[in-house]
Amino acid sequence: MANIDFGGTIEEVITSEEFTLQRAREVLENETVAVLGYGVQGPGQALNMRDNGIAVIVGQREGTASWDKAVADGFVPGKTLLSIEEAARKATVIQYLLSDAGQVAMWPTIKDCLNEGDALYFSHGFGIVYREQTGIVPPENVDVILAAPKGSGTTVRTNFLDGSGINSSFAVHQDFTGRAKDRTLALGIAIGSGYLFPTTFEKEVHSDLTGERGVLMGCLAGVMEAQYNVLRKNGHSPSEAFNETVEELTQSLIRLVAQNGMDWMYANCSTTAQRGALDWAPRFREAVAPVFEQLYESVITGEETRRTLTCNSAADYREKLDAELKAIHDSEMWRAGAAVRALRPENRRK
Ligand SMILES: NC(=O)c1ccc[n+]([C@@H]2O[C@H](COP(=O)([O-])OP(=O)(O)OC[C@H]3O[C@@H](n4cnc5c(N)ncnc54)[C@H](O)[C@@H]3O)[C@@H](O)[C@H]2O)c1
Ligand SMILES: CC(C)(O)[C@@H](O)C(=O)O
Ligand SMILES: [Mg+2]
Ligand SMILES: [Mg+2]
Repeated sequence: MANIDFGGTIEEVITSEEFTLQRAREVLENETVAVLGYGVQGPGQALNMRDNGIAVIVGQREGTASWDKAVADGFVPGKTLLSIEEAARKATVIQYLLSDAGQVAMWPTIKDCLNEGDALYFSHGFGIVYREQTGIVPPENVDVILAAPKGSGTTVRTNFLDGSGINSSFAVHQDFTGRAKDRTLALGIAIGSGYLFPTTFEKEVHSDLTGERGVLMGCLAGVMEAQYNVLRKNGHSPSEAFNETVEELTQSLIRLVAQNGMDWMYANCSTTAQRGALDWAPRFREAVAPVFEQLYESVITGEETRRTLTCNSAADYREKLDAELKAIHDSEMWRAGAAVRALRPENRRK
């Protein structure tokens, strides 16, 4: 454990130097880790663990695109790629990485596959915390643990391949074996975390649902669209509106924020931009603060999880979701974006 000063609050984190990959391998030496679900997190975590020398099998529905992807990634049907139930039966650690709605649908089957001393691992607090909606109540004779990468499964893999990592939170909900924390940290390191920070299942799900609906995805998409629309309404070309809203952010300014913080980004812009942005930031903060309050409330009351389960459990959820994403893809703004991206020198050369 390293004690780190996060802006004046001392918090503990575990880095891959402190809990080494060697130690993770020792902790997991006699375990069979089954990754159930090969959607977005499944491949990232399974492939990183396999490359890190952990015995990994995958459980996935046959005849799906995800099954084919697992085969293409080198998992062998009948050996390291099995049905969800078979993989769960073989496992001593079940990484429950079906979609959150899929976890609810498969729970009666998975529950029957748990043996005394197994570990049930989640990358989200959803199933356990909102148990009144999900029905996921594990038996008392298993460990219930969490490692939640704070990024897309796609980045879990690409960061691992380029030698960096993803920060993950970790938590123990139930420690039956007395080894739950060691197992959690070992899995957290084995999936490619740069460092792990402690949380609880409650705090994880409340912050994660807020973050993705807020700044990380929902708010980001909403504010970009609002600014783009104002520029277009006032006669700016699609190319100018897109550059001034998205391309400059992703190609220049957010990189400066990532590198060295917000003041560094400000410091690398004109004094004209600095003055204006410093004046407008509080106005935006005050304008959106009530929306964030509503969002957090909606998370806490279970409204967000209820809606997620209702929508994502419907037989036609995939078609409906695809149609919503296609509408974004086909909008003027994001068609302009495709043209702008194609004009990047590195893409022009292709
Ligand atoms: N997507 C991410 O990058 C990310 C990041 C952090 C945490 N998480 C969490 O990790 C878990 C997995 O998320 P994901 O985005 O990888 O999932 P996903 O939506 O990609 O789905 C994963 C798999 O679930 C299977 N599935 C869905 N419904 C099923 C059902 N009824 N029966 C059997 N299989 C079914 C699908 O075939 C798919 O392969 C979730 O708890 C999620 O909240 C995801
Ligand atoms: C990648 C995210 C948004 O951080 C994750 O929370 C998810 O649900 O996909
Ligand atoms: Mg999430
Ligand atoms: Mg998240």
